[in-house]
Amino acid sequence: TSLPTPDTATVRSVQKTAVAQGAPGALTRIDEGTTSYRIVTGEADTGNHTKMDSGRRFRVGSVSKTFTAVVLMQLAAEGRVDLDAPANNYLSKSLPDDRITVRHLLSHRSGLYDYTNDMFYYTVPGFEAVRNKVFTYQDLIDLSTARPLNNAPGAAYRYSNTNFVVLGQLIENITGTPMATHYQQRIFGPLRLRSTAYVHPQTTISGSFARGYLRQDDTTLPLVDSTEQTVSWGQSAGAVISNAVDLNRFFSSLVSGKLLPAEHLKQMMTMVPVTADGSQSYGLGLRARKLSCGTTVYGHTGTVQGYYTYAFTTADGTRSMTSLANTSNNGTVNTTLGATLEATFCGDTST
Ligand SMILES: CC1(C)S[C@@H]2[C@H](NC(=O)CCCC[C@H](NC(=O)C[NH3+])C(=O)[O-])C(=O)N2[C@H]1C(=O)[O-]
Repeated sequence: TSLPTPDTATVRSVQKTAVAQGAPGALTRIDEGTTSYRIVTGEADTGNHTKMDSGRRFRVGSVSKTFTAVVLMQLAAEGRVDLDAPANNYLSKSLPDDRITVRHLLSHRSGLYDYTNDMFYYTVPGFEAVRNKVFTYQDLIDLSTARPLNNAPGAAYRYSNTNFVVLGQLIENITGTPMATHYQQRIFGPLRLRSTAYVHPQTTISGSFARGYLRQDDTTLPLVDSTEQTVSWGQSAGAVISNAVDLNRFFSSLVSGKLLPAEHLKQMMTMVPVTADGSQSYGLGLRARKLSCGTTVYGHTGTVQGYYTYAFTTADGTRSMTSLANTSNNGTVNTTLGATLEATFCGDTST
């Protein structure tokens, strides 16, 4: 089914609004076959006033969860993990409830508390306390299990970073291979995602990248440059670095069957509504959004200190979009940036 032409004028005005609301810069790249649209606004680096450009790398935050889910689903397809088995079957230190299955982790239905709620309660002090820290998966899981479960396993959807930290530990336990190797050998290499990397716990971003700027809780204070950090608080839940063209190729390749057998892709894309109006849903490490024009797009969002990301594709992968704003702790900017989805996939709806 042919989509309306992307409304790049609206993408540009959305980005200008995001900049007016406090983002130093923004970029959007849309890929459709051999056609690409690149829209940029503002600055990649406010120190030397370097202009944003659409090729710049950035921290993708929870878009990392889809990469981790793909590795897990490939292991399931290889018969090395049973999605409906207790996660404890695959862990050296047990989670507090044997009823938590691997599928519960992938779909945020485990009930495991999200330790980042406490870690980042005070935004900049929380960030400064961990930006150079290196955690083990178990350190983070222990922070979570110090709190009671949010819900009985399977009883409710409740987004939690802990789920994908447990999955990273589980994958390394089963295979004896680090996540970095799985990402590279199973995804980055085969898809030629040359600007995508998992360099945890290195704090720097190589090549051409956008600097990230964290807004303080006291919004009258200046932005904090949050570019350099280990993202060890996130790891398999949030530490991938990429760029727009690579994320577009990743999501397009995923939904068009290049990474998983049909049955496993189908399970990943089987969605459960997570908003009352049903416009947003979650599958296995994958989000879906039903847009005003009736088109449903699949991908993930990301929030990591200094970076907001939207990375989505159509059900058949023919059109993909990634947008970035290089600030965070600014919900207004995050919501504004989300309007690039409607402009990209529904076109000009002003008439
Ligand atoms: C569900 C989300 C939004 S949060 C989750 C994950 N990001 C984090 O857990 C980091 C949260 C703190 C980030 C920080 N905020 C504060 O410190 C607030 N006190 C900021 O804005 O930079 C990610 O990425 N996911 C997003 C997702 O999946 O879209």
